[in-house]
Amino acid sequence: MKSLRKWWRQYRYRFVPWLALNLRNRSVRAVDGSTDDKLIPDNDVLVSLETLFKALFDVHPQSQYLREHMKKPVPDVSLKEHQAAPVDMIHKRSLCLMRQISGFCIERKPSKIPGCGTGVIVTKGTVPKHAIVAMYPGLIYYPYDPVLLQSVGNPFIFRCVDGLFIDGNDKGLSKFLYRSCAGRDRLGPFDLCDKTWLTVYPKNPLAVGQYVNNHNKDFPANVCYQECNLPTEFALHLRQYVPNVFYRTPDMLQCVRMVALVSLREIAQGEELFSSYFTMIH
Ligand SMILES: C[S@@+](CC[C@H](N)C(=O)[O-])C[C@H]1O[C@@H](n2cnc3c(N)ncnc32)[C@H](O)[C@@H]1O
Repeated sequence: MKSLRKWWRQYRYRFVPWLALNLRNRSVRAVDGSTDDKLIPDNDVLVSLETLFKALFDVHPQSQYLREHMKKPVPDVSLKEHQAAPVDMIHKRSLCLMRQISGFCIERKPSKIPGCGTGVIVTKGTVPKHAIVAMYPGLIYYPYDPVLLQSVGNPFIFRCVDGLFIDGNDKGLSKFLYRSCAGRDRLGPFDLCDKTWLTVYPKNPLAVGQYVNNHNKDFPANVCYQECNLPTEFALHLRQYVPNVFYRTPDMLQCVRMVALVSLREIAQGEELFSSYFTMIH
């Protein structure tokens, strides 16, 4: 009984409802300890994200405005931008930039596994090994936060190694709560997180990682999850591309949790991304 309990505790299951329904079909990724659950250094994750976010921001009208009015008070120009450029244009432009900066594009498409719903496919270019392919968006909950209601029938609840939950559902109550927390955490003209991942046109093209499906025998995992914290000194104007926000009002010194999906090998154009929903920590 004791060893059974120990074995159970070692599972850092990623998707709670999936685990409950698929005990027989599970497959496991084994790592040596929670700090070893990292394929690349966290700093590489942050540098890669910062490079893409900077490129996205450079074509943002707010960027030109800030350059011209560095010393004057900055009015809210993000609203004007949304009126000026349709969201599908912003999304297309983001995909082009992603192709230029990272060498590939990913998009949501029907999965290659029959009956599996939507998946994430490399639609252009080739993903190099150990690259940041996607991000897992969503509302971050502490283990003691009230998440039960949102988790009923919700396959998008991701569990971090340290027990934080991320609800990546872009519909219903989950969507309502994310939007409300995102609105709460604005700072002057700056959005401190991205809300557009809740739509079909995310302005950060990486923020579709919640649609990555679990691997099986025919489609082995080609990406894995890497959790990292966004440092508090991360540029304020680039936070509008971070697709995560806390459910509980954060204090200013709190690091936002992000989950990146890192490629395990080179992934060719047309391939679907598959992860392992289970991680075993020895
Ligand atoms: C995080 S969601 C992934 C996105 C999902 N395919 C969709 O269209 O919403 C997890 C759900 O996808 C489905 N799924 C993921 N991997 C699967 C697999 N290998 N075989 C069958 N269904 C899978 C299951 O319904 C699971 O609860």
